[in-house]
Amino acid sequence: MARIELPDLAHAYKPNPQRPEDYALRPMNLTWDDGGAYALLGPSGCGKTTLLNIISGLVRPSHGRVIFDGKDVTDLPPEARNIAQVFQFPVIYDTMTVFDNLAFPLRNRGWKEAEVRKRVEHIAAMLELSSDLKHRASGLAVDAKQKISLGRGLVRPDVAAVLFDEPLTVIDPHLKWLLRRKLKEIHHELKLSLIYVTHDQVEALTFADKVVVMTQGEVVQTGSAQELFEEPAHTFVGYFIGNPGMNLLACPVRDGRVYPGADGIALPPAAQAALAGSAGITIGIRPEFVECAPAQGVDTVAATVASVRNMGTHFMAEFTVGAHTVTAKLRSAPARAGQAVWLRFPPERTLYYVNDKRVA
Ligand SMILES: Nc1ncnc2c1ncn2[C@@H]1O[C@H](COP(=O)(O)OP(=O)(O)OP(=O)(O)O)[C@@H](O)[C@H]1O
Repeated sequence: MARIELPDLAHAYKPNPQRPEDYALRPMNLTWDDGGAYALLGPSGCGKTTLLNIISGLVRPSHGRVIFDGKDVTDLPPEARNIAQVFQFPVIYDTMTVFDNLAFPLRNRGWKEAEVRKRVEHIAAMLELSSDLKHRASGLAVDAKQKISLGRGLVRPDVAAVLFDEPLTVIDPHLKWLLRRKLKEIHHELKLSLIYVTHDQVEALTFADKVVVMTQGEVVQTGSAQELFEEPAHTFVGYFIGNPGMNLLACPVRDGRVYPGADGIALPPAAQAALAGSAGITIGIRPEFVECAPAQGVDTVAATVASVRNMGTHFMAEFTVGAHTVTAKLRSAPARAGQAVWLRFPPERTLYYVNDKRVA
């Protein structure tokens, strides 16, 4: 296993990049700790596969270095980097048995047959493939084949890291859920460094200890599920993570108060200091933390109920506040559509953003 550092990394596929949009990866400094379980999360086209391929050596970065345990591997080809990679679709030998497929990476490196058997049986048991070991891979369903691909990725204990590029795409939803949990267990048992690429927040948050969130070629936050939920560092993290995402209200500021509608809320000193002459700021509040107040009070804002849906475990309500729509997940029904109410954004749950970056 290795600690992976990517100092001053950037990548443009086209020569002579000039504008930020010319880069598939904008300048970043990243470190992946030895033995960590990471997810790389972001929408399609944000640069996840490019970043993964730079680590494995399939793509050479146009700027910056790739360092494994202090050693510069930027110019080494994939086969010299000691990385295992699992792709979206199974990459296996159809004519071989499941056992031979799993054994292949070990035999290739000259392992003794008794050791090969022990390790293959161990990995097969973890992936619930033991009863298939003697079967030819060609006769198996696509999800069993993808489990073999996962097994081939995990079988070598000496790899610097195992990289997964949306590996559960071909797996049916129920098995997907089981395998995701299985991969987490396997990580705890094998202590391999894993990097798991996905555009699915549930997949990322259930698998990883740390999630690296990307958008438009940039890493906007690295954190635990809780940190990304409670303290999004960037507006993108706020609305991409969560169901529904964070309410983001671009509001004017006057005399130390921020105005989502007619009523102002006191702006915390750190947010005031970060304004730097700007007359506006974005309020970020998760639907889970919006409160419907029984009466007007300090820092409440006037709102109108736009819609209420009973979701069984909670009520999903939409309110109109000035020109904004505010979504709230509430325990009890907040009156009926069209009625006037008061909303409260608890100060300890309300975040502030300037130019998409969190300032308070
Ligand atoms: N070989 C290539 N040549 C030129 N541009 C590329 C190449 N590969 C990717 N790109 C561009 O780089 C950007 C990032 O692509 P990348 O595949 O890394 O994103 P991604 O987040 O993995 O997306 P997806 O989930 O759709 O695979 C995109 O704009 C893409 O069009």
